[in-house]
Amino acid sequence: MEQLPGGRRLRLASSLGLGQRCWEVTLDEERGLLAWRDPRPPRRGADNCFVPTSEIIAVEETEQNKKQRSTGKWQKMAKPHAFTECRPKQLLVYINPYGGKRQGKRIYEQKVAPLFSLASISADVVVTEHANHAKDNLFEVNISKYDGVVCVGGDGMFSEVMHGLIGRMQKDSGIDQNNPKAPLAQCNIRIGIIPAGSTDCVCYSTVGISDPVTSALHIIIGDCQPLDVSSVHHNNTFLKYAVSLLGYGFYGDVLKDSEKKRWMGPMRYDYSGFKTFLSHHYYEGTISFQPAKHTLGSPRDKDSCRTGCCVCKESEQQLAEQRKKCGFKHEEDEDEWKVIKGKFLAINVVNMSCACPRSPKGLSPAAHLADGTADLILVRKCSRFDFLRYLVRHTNRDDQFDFSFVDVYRVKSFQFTSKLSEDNESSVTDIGKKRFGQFCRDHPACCCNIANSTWNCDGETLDSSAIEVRVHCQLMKLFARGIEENCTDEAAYSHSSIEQLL
Ligand SMILES: Nc1ncnc2c1ncn2[C@@H]1O[C@H](COP(=O)(O)OP(=O)(O)OP(=O)(O)O)[C@@H](O)[C@H]1O
Ligand SMILES: CCCCCCCCCCCCC/C=C/[C@@H](O)[C@H](CO)NC(=O)CCCCC
Ligand SMILES: [Ca+2]
Repeated sequence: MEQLPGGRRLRLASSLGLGQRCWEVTLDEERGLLAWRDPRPPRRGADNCFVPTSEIIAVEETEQNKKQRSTGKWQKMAKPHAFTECRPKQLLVYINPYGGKRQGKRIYEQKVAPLFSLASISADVVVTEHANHAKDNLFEVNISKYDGVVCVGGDGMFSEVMHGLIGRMQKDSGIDQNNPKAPLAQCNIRIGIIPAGSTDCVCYSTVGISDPVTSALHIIIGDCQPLDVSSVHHNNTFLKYAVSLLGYGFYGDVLKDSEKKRWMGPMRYDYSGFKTFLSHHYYEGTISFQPAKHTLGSPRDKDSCRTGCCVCKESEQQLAEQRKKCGFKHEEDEDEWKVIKGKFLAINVVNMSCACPRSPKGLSPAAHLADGTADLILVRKCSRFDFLRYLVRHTNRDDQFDFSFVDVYRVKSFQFTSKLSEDNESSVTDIGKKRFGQFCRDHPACCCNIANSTWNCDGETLDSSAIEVRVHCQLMKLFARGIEENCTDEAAYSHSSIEQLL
């Protein structure tokens, strides 16, 4: 035991042989750090490493020849979860064997299961047999048995698990999801995402990398990242929840076309993206939204949402105060609505940055994970060349909002009606208009567009073009901690697909 300068703190010190080198190891209980360093006089760039004890996943004794010893002075930890209280012990795992490059099962078995077993976590594993298997199953299982749910797959698989958990929570609390104004019950069981999909936007935007081992470690350590969720309704009917992108126009059309090309795997988005870009359709409609007033941030901020984000913390406090004051009742009904009519190439509503390997800073780089707001991005009708300039800025550091045809707003609720459905409502028998709509759909080179687009809701197509959206602050939680400050974007940019193309 060693006395530190200042005489107050005590720490345990020992030496550890690692390979040919002998390291000095210290356990600083007060700061919660296990540190090891080369005891020889310090050289430039000498290794000096530490790990917070809260992030140690397992302790085992091995001999120098790496064989495990079952008896002796040191024993395997009696309480493997002794480091922190918030670590999961029992998990429910859903694997989509067909997501992305169809590697989900292999990724889980080879990279994740061994780490869970090392950390003494038991897992009940369900390999899904059809779409909605995981979602339906979550309404039936004894959920109280588990400390978390893990999905192995892409954004679509995450969405299924999220719908299962949030839906189950509302059902158990007697809340009607069809009521767009109903305050929803928070979902406290955390979801872990092992990325094995085509875009993996939710994982990338909440962890900073799309890597199964990193995600498995966040689950084991028991990290917790609250997440905003938007509810989407049409005529008092619940349609979907969204956490990443709700996109009409460009991203809706890319998705619709890409669904026919699922056999292409992740490449389908490049194919359909290019095809949709060439078609250059714009859509007319009316947007109404309530600007977010409670939050400190703005979509044009230079700083992004990072681990321990103070903008999100502030929103959490406001949420708690609001709940104290008026229970679960929403206050925003009295707030003003802003209305915009126009012709748009893309209408994107994003709850988070939507960063992914294709776009390392995402659709809205300053969006926050848990501030109770979404960023509404309006890309008005412009030339093909200008739209290309806009898209290319998603892949580099230039500001994608610095265009005269792009507007961005931070909102807490949003509504959209297409011109076509407005016109149809006022004159349902106007067959000429419907015919013209058909004509233009059949001639993609014709940019004057009368037909509707469809909404892309976290990678799934919605049936209705008229929607009503409301952001629910921190409705759910992930096994993640947000993107860490010292995570440089350099690696991500050097891998961005567009940079390889140019
Ligand atoms: N066994 C299964 N057979 C067919 N479809 C499935 C099965 N399990 C899940 N699904 C569905 O597959 C859809 C896509 O899966 P997933 O999100 O994992 O991959 P992806 O679409 O390639 O990736 P991303 O969503 O990141 O673009 C999900 O919406 C899910 O509902
Ligand atoms: C000419 C070169 C221009 C290159 C432009 C690249 C811009 C990439 C932006 C990517 C934004 C992804 C937003 C995430 C959406 C997910 O919820 C959804 C489900 O996984 N993915 C898609 O809809 C898949 C959407 C894929 C779009 C390409
Ligand atoms: Ca948000």
